[in-house]
Amino acid sequence: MTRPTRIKLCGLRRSEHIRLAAELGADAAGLVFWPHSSRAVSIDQAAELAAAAPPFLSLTGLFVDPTVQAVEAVLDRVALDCLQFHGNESNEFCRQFGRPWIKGVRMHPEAEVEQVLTEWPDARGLLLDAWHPEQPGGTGLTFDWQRIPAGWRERIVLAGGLTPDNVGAAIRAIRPWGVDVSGGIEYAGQKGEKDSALMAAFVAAVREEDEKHD
Ligand SMILES: O=C(O)c1ccccc1N[C@@H]1O[C@H](COP(=O)(O)O)[C@@H](O)[C@H]1O
Repeated sequence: MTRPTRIKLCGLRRSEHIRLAAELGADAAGLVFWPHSSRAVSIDQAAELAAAAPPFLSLTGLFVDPTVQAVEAVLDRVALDCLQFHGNESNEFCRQFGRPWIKGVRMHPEAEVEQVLTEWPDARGLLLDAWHPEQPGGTGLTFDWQRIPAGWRERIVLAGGLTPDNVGAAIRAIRPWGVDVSGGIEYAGQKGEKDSALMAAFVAAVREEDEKHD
């Protein structure tokens, strides 16, 4: 049997969606702490969401160029299992909190990908997202998956514009360790509003593709 593709559903803001993510068999749920996102949650909201999380669902906190104090304020109140840094944070910055962390990497069209991926040696994994000149992530855009070097694919969480319709092709193309989605599980035109049916369809599409590789 081949390994299952790990799944992170990001930008959850309702307790029922945290429980649904676990019931569907997702591995991780992402909470956004970047205040400029329409998916952002306050520390109070996040503490409530964490209280709704069943065992073994990995709660991941997403930050974009936060201060140390901002991360610590969240960690004091919210039982996060993993941190996700999605800005210009260095390896040294990310590692100082003593928690497992992943680094969001935006795939600039001119980046020397193989070189860029070596910049965060202590990350548990690298989450690759589409590059946008004005937004740090969560844009709903895809990028050319073939730019991901073959030798790195086991460490990669693929993100950027994934949906129930294209995630199977993405898995087939590069067999990443995991996949991550936000906009692709939201109601059309309603950024931040998760659709339970799309959450279920996304997880089902990943599992359907996985079964083809057994
Ligand atoms: O979701 C956000 O608001 C966000 C803001 C700033 C940086 C990253 C953000 N989200 C991350 O981007 C991926 C891809 O999003 P999408 O599926 O293309 O909408 C998302 O899963 C988060 O990890």
